[in-house]
Amino acid sequence: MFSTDFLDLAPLEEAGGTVVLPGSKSISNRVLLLAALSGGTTVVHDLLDSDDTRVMLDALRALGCSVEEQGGSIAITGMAPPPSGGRLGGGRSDVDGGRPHPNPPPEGEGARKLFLGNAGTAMRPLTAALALLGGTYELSGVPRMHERPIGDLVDALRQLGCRIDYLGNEGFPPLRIHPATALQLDAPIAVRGDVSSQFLTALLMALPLVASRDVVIEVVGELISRPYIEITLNMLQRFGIAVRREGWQRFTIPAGSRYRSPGEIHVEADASSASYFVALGAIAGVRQPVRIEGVGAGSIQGDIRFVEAARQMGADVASGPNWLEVRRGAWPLKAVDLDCNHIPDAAMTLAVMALYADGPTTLRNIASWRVKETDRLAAMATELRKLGADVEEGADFLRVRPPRAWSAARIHTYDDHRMAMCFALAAFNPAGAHLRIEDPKCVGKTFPDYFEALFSVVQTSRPHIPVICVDGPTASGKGTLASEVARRLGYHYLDSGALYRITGLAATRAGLVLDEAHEHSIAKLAGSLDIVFSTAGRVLLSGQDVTDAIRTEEAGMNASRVSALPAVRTALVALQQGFRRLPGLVADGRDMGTVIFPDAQLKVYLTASAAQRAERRHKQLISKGISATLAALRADLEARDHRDSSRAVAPLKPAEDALLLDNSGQTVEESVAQVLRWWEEKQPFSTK
Ligand SMILES: O=C(O)C1=C[C@@H](OP(=O)(O)O)[C@@H](O)[C@H](O)C1
Ligand SMILES: C=C(OP(=O)(O)O)C(=O)O
Repeated sequence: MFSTDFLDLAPLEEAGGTVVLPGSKSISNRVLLLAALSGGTTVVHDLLDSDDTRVMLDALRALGCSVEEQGGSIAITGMAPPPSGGRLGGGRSDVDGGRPHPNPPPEGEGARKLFLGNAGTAMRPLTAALALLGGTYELSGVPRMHERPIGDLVDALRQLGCRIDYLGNEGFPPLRIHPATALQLDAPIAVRGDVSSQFLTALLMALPLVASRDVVIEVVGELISRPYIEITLNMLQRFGIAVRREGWQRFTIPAGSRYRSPGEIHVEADASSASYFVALGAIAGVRQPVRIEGVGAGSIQGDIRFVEAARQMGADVASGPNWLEVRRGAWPLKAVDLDCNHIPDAAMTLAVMALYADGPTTLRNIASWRVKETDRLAAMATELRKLGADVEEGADFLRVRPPRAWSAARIHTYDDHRMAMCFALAAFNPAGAHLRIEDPKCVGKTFPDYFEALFSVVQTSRPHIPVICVDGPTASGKGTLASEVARRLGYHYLDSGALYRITGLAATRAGLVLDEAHEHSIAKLAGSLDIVFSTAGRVLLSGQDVTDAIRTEEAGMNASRVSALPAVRTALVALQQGFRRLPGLVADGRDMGTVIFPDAQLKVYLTASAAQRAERRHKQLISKGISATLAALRADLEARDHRDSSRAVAPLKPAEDALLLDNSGQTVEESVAQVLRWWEEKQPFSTK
């Protein structure tokens, strides 16, 4: 996941390749709760691992479920039924025993507190289940969760006899749930369906716990987001509950319904997450298709119908039971006018596809967007306008006219995963306008590795991929500076010096003397090195950890020797240039800006006085318990400077267009801030 403050997207050109998508949020959180309510153990395969499922899992653990990892799957052991049913009965005459036992706090203690982040699929269903199960609970979430309505669900539960208080604003979390006194199950339970379908879902999943008789739910008002009710009914079926449905108005949970774990269950990949890659294929699958694995034509998720909308816009989509393959069909895309009530989440992706259409696109019947992770109608309109689109925002619709002239834009994401995910698709704009996605980690709600997945299937020409070079003499602090700049920007990091150190090490281990006579053998070896820079900061050579072996003084000297051999340098050029990958690269070394990446967007030449550098190296060695004298270190440094700057090939010198940074008097943070400032000054959206 990218945890940077922002992620800059270079102009992208094409897409193609395969993505395997993470599990469905809607299915995952339903399965977790149903497994918890079922008793016995349910092994869940391909569960989504994200913020929304994590808050559900944490809540279930707090309620007494056991959650165990089993070879990549999760085993949930549901809350055991109480021995007599008496503890939870609490005066409810019509409730039988044998129901799950949520391990409520002992009498007299405060409420059990559950934090549910911004997960509607946790907050709403847990409210209903806990209100029926007994115990005192406080359910809260992030500030936005406290602005997302829950009043219609609380009203429905209160009709039943549940006791729920609002701890903040009426109609919104946080909530305090008390044990119900007596449940009224004889009259139909009315619930509004026009704000969120999750209220009906919550009742459907909770009421089987108390269905000592037929329990009827009646939906008041037009039910929105209906396909999510189909997911609920499907999951209930898998856990042994056969709900009778009359249209979308009336649902009956048969008397005697009781949860039964299916033992094992697979979560299909998320169809809403698939929408970004379907759109990607439609926009940029020019030479190859984008193949999506994990979800396909047979999906039980309503958002699979995004495929129909994408086809109407021109996407060429082939599908199988568990996969989709998408290519560009019509181009520009065709403008559409669609009712999107059945695909509220995926419809956001259509709004970004509309930027590439041949006319205005209208998305209708999406009022629920206003009460999701943010007011998505307002947010979408604001951010699309930044790119140059002409947008009309209605109470329940959005009309998008594609930009006549695209502008570079910083996209604010409102802590809404879908804003980040769908706006990334604007990076294919024909004007090559740059895009900054703010707070990219918000994708953690449902798809933590979204950007990694995206970068694995998009292509652009090398010169578009940003590179920052940090060159300079030994012990100037290049590595510390460059790796920190890379971390802040979410870019890859190339420690080119390490490549020479590795070559020196490999050659010595192969018994080669590091001199001109062996230049070609060493070069051959250098060209075939199997090197991995692990994200944990380790360096692997043919699978063996050489991080420490290449950091000795001797390895440094050997690196300097092999780096003076022209054939070795040539052999390493392609290898180094191969590190230029999306979203960008920070490379440190001695000839990054002069030879390897002459077209780098920013070149920094880092220096410090020989005295300063010798002092830093001295401290470094002492801290590792290696004894050294300052004078000897300084003499070595100066000898190395001389050798590096006087060698015939790629001598150490600043590139003509490099910015000089003398960090003698600076802290690391100061020099990092300086480089980030220079970088920011080069960005097209720095003044917006
Ligand atoms: O039940 C579900 O899993 C969901 C229902 C939908 O919400 P609404 O019913 O509030 O539209 C959807 O937007 C949400 O992401 C997931
Ligand atoms: C609306 C969404 O989430 P939630 O499940 O929190 O309602 C969403 O994922 O787009």
